[in-house]
Amino acid sequence: MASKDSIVALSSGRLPAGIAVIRISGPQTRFVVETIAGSIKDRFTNLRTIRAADGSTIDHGLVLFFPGPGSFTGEDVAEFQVHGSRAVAAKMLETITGFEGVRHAEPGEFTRRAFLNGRLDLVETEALADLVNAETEAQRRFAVRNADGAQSELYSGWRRRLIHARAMIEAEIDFAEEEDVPGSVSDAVWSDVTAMIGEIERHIQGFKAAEIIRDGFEVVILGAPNAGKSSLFNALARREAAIVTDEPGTTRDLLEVVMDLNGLKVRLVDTAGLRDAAGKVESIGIERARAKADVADLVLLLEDMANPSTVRGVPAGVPLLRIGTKSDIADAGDGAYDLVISSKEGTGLVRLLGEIGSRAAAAVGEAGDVLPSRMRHVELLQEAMDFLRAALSGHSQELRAEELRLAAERLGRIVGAVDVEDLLDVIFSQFCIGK
Ligand SMILES: Nc1nc2c(ncn2[C@@H]2O[C@H](COP(=O)(O)OP(=O)(O)OP(=O)(O)O)[C@@H](O)[C@H]2O)c(=O)[nH]1
Ligand SMILES: [K+]
Ligand SMILES: [Mg+2]
Repeated sequence: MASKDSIVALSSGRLPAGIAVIRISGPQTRFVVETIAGSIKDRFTNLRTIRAADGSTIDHGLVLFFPGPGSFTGEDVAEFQVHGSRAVAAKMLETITGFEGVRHAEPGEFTRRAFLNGRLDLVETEALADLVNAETEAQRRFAVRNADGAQSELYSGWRRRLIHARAMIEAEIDFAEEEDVPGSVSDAVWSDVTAMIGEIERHIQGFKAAEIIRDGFEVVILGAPNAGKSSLFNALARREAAIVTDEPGTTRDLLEVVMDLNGLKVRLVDTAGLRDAAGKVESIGIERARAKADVADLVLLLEDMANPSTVRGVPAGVPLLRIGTKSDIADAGDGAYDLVISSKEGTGLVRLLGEIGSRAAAAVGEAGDVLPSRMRHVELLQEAMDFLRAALSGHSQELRAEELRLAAERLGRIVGAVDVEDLLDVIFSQFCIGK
């Protein structure tokens, strides 16, 4: 699919910077490059004087030219590496958009062209958005594997198996009109479909891990007022993120800090102390604390060892670490704690971070696991599974074959092998301009 327009954008980050990268894609690319930078060697780094429309020098810089279709977008693409001032970048963009048929790119438009030209499938496109936005090592590893096609290959593999299964069933339907055939072919097909349902089910279960990689492992600090929650929160955040006083009921709202623990995103949440007799504002805070703890990946339940008191409303079914606090002024006595700490003196904090880190690592599973990275994938996988189940329990071979076709179609929608026009705007809006 050839675009008429050529597009240009600043593809590097905030200016000023050492270098700015300006990228152009489309049919006018070669003409623009040769007009403003002279002749260049394809796929080589060319040091050139870059000139404005009036022939004056804009800057000296590097020019790279990638002829289509073997480029990122599948079209002719060029990149200019110039000095990273706002004035140089502005003059470059002004000069290039001054050419007929060249305009500023929309967000994600380079990647959109790459998709439309078959350079990337939809899942790889989503993974590329994740890679551009990756903040932690785990996010980077996860995104780069999928951008390389690991996830797409899984879905395409299932889809190929279903297309084969359907062909076998349809062949058997045609064959059966002539004579009675033993059901051995279809037995093999249906046992493979059964196996595939199990594989898809296990894959869907990995969505939770993918969410934790992307959104972070959520750790909620819970306990009675004055248990030392905010003091621990600040100690782990390494800054005075929450107010600490000796007054019970100091914290009323949820507070959050994001940490990077061994390459994993961890969100730590401080909450209002749980107690029954609380004022209006504090009661709302306590409600929020409980609701947050209900969906936590881990709850740290703090108890002041100098003033132990049990709290009500600790969620059941959420992994819990019982932590005795203020070990500098009290000892554990007969309290059943998993860990004992003093935020004041910093004791026990390294062990606590180690414990959180290993639980977060366990929650995201093995580094090599291929996981569904979007709710969109899970929904289509679930629909595919519904069709597979219906096919397994169906009676008419024709209907069962049709259900296999529908299941394969759902898998095709995930990677964009079948009509997905309605999805494109949503997916490409995740990108910034210049990507
Ligand atoms: N000695 C000692 N005092 C501590 C320690 N941690 C907290 N405190 C004190 O305990 C009091 C309450 O601490 P906070 O961190 O505000 O407790 P909290 O659980 O956040 O309290 P609320 O927000 O009111 O629920 C403050 O006076 C802190 O200085 C500790 O490790 N050792
Ligand atoms: K307090
Ligand atoms: Mg507090």
